[in-house]
Amino acid sequence: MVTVETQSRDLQATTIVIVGGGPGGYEAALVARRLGAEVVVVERRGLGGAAVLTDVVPSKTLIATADWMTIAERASELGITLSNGEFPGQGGTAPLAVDLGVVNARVRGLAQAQSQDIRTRLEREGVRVIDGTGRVESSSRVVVAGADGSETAIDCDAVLVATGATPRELDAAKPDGRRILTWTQLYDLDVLPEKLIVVGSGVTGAEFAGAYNALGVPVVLVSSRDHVLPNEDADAAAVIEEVFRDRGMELVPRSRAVAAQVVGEGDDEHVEVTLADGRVLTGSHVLMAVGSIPNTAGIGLEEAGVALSESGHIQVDRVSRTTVRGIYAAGDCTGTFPLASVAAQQGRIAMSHVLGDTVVPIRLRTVAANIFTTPEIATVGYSEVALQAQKSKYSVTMLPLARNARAKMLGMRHGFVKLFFHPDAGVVLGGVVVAPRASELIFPITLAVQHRLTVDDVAEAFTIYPSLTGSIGEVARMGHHRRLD
Ligand SMILES: Cc1cc2nc3c(=O)[nH]c(=O)nc-3n(C[C@H](O)[C@H](O)[C@H](O)COP(=O)(O)OP(=O)(O)OC[C@H]3O[C@@H](n4cnc5c(N)ncnc54)[C@H](O)[C@@H]3O)c2cc1C
Ligand SMILES: NC(=O)c1ccc[n+]([C@@H]2O[C@H](COP(=O)([O-])OP(=O)(O)OC[C@H]3O[C@@H](n4cnc5c(N)ncnc54)[C@H](O)[C@@H]3O)[C@@H](O)[C@H]2O)c1
Repeated sequence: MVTVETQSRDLQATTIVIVGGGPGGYEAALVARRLGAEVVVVERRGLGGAAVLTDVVPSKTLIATADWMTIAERASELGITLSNGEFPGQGGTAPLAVDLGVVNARVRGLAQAQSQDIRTRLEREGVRVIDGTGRVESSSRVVVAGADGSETAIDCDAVLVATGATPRELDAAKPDGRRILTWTQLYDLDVLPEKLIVVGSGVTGAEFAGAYNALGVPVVLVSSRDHVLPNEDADAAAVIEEVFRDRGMELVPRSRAVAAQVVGEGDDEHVEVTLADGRVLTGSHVLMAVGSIPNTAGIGLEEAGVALSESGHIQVDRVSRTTVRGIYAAGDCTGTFPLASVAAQQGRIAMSHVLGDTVVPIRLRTVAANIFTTPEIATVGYSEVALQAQKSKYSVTMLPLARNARAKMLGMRHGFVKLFFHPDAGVVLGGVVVAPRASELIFPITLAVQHRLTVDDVAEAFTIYPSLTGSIGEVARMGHHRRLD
């Protein structure tokens, strides 16, 4: 039997039901409360969503350990030894080791704590959180199935769908959670894999391949394309590929995995990954990082008239409206730009729109993103591929970090700063930073792109000497001189 609830405690208030408690959902809930709405968040797994429980937070926590391992490898070069005089790290007489059980316990603990913090914050702000699976009947009703089999219908004035996405699986490589894994299952490992095969060299595959390699695991990275990170800045991807090779990673380009299976028994148990050309790779574990599918099936969307794309993503406009009045969508389920920051922004915009606040439609041109490899790749604004595709006039300046005094002091070898700008007006159109902590270094370029500053504006600003951001000033000065040529 379906119990029907009319939600409004304040009969004047608009009631919003948000399905999905990830960044798209919970950020929207906070804005909607501030704008005076009654808000219900329906979440089937845990607040914070995949972002907090399986994707962003756990992967970046794991990568924090990998980063420290990479730094430790440089110790001997900077004159640091163990107290017994031995060198720590790769190539030393006493290589450092990682206890994956401890690492993963920390990862899981941090994710759970963050999820709990978000729940506490939402409840403190007066958001009602319901544990269960939501189904959208219309813009005015969502039905929630509880774990106990109960069904509760919630009447409302508008719905936000922020249901995220799930790892894509290949039929012949079904994850078993033991040796054939999706990234959501990696955090249950207590012991480092003896040899990890990573299938897929997009952002997820590259991040995990790099991290496990730094933790001391032999890694084989299977890439369907010529190079790793095929959708990223080509110079940046080339740096990562070089670093991966230098660190002994085995790269298998132009290869598609068609199957993965566990073979052997006892000590001999391992995985075999079959490639489309018949080659078979062997390892102790395989991580399938072959993309995601949106969580949009079987939750009433099509019946309610919400248009989905062929890939199953919800079609939305720049203020997060779907094709049904009163039903909005945000985040990975829309396929707009699968980043936590974009999901949150889409959710906030949806609430501003439905509740009559000032609305600025989302501007994807200014999105900043970061790939947490070592070194990191941070990008903002137009990419070179996008500028070429739209036949824009643009100039490029690029400066390797190896020339930067601070980088030399820190023992950095790889990385660069690159700016795209309009050759006549000098306006900064985009930028790429490849460096350790590029995620922190990109912000001055983000400000330049957001506020349409010119290379001259950037060049005139003081930078600290010595600093890595000094290279951003320098590459802007190169842009200034390029314009005078
Ligand atoms: C390995 C990995 C690392 C990443 N790292 C980064 C990063 O560093 N930075 C970054 O910006 N982005 C990163 N991303 C992308 C980021 O995780 C997503 O863009 C973000 O999670 C999208 O947020 P969301 O709210 O749309 O969905 P999610 O975070 O997926 O949340 C959706 C929630 O909806 C719930 N749900 C689904 N269906 C229902 C239903 N019917 N009823 C109730 N609840 C439901 C789910 O349980 C889930 O909790 C990463 C992605 C991956 C895979
Ligand atoms: N740091 C971050 O912000 C971060 C981290 C991870 C993911 N993300 C987001 O998630 C999005 C998706 O990234 P992703 O890497 O999970 O997915 P993706 O779809 O971008 O990459 C998957 C890759 O796997 C390849 N592939 C598919 N099937 C294959 C097969 N059978 N054999 C070999 N290769 C195969 C695809 O060609 C593709 O290159 C990114 O665009 C990004 O926005 C962000």
